[in-house]
Amino acid sequence: MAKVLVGLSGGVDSSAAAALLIEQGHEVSGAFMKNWINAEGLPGDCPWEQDLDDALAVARKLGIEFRVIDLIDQYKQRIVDYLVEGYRSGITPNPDVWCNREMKFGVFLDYALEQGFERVATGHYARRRELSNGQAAILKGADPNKDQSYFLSLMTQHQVAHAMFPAGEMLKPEVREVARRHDLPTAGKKDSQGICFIGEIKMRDFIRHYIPDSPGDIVDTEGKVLGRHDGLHLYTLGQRKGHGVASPRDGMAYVVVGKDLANNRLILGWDEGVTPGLYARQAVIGSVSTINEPFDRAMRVEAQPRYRSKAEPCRVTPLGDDCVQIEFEKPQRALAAGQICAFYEGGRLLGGGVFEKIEGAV
Ligand SMILES: Nc1ncnc2c1ncn2[C@@H]1O[C@H](COP(=O)(O)OP(=O)(O)OP(=O)(O)O)[C@@H](O)[C@H]1O
Repeated sequence: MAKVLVGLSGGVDSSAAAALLIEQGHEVSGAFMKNWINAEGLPGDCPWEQDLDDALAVARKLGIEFRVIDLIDQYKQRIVDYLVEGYRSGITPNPDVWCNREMKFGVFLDYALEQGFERVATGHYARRRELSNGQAAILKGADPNKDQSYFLSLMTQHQVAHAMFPAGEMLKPEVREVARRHDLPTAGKKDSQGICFIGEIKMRDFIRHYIPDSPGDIVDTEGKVLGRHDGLHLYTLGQRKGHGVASPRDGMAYVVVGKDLANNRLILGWDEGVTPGLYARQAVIGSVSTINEPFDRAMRVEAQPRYRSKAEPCRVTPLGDDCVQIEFEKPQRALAAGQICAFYEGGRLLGGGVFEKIEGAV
């Protein structure tokens, strides 16, 4: 049995995770991380105070010790600055993945170990297993609709070794049932939306708070002007909604297929395979980290370029220390610099990295 610090977000998954750990006989404490306060006058509703109340109520109901940990400065340095810098430079950052590596299993895990805890638990839908060589591995969550292993793809062996994901062994309805069985006040709470810690604030409003609009033309792939945009940083490759250009073709939408940074032009094309720039087969992935064995030779694995996409077969070839080239068997839609690529072998998460260069456009 272990001494465990569980991250209580005020949501149902982490509440149930805490209850499960107690049932399993672990010595459990709960902690709410204060990572973000709506102190900068951001527009939108940031319900962190409600979440903190809910986390406290859950801890009381379960009869466990509860702490509030102020990580606002680290969050600003490690996540907000990365996010703003990423958007400023025109890439598509993924704060949720970095949050797990830098905050929950970074600063928060360090704190927990210092305080004498052996493990940090979260409500993530992923499964942790011990391998025969003594290492810890991550498998996809038992609920295929809820699997969150993609968000854990930049975790290191040290981090996984000290992690626990009790909710990941169950289907979502079973997790709610655990919360109900323990009469937890979060049992019926709806799932949170929006990015990690920024709560319900819309990403667009968040970005606008830091980066001024920079309007320019929207053009098609031939250069014909279709409309105006508010700033290239507000758009992502493959984006279908929000660019404001209606399609004159029945059943065929305009999507973002490129950004002409030099001329501040947003390029739209048809959402189909033949549109230049929309589909690509190869990419260079940087900042690669692996959980178990390194990518030290060419190998066949599956790569998942986005949270809600499928892991697709590809070949990985090492290029340097933390850099690999990948070649998908089939061209993939809207690969974008900054996005996270998670690597799998069957149901096991191998690691992840950041799309740096997209090549082999078709
Ligand atoms: N502010 C926080 N304080 C402590 N732990 C947190 C906090 N935010 C998230 N976590 C932990 O990280 C896990 C995943 O976070 P995410 O924001 O994806 O929540 P979720 O999947 O909606 O889960 P939940 O229902 O527990 O909120 C949570 O289950 C929780 O254990």
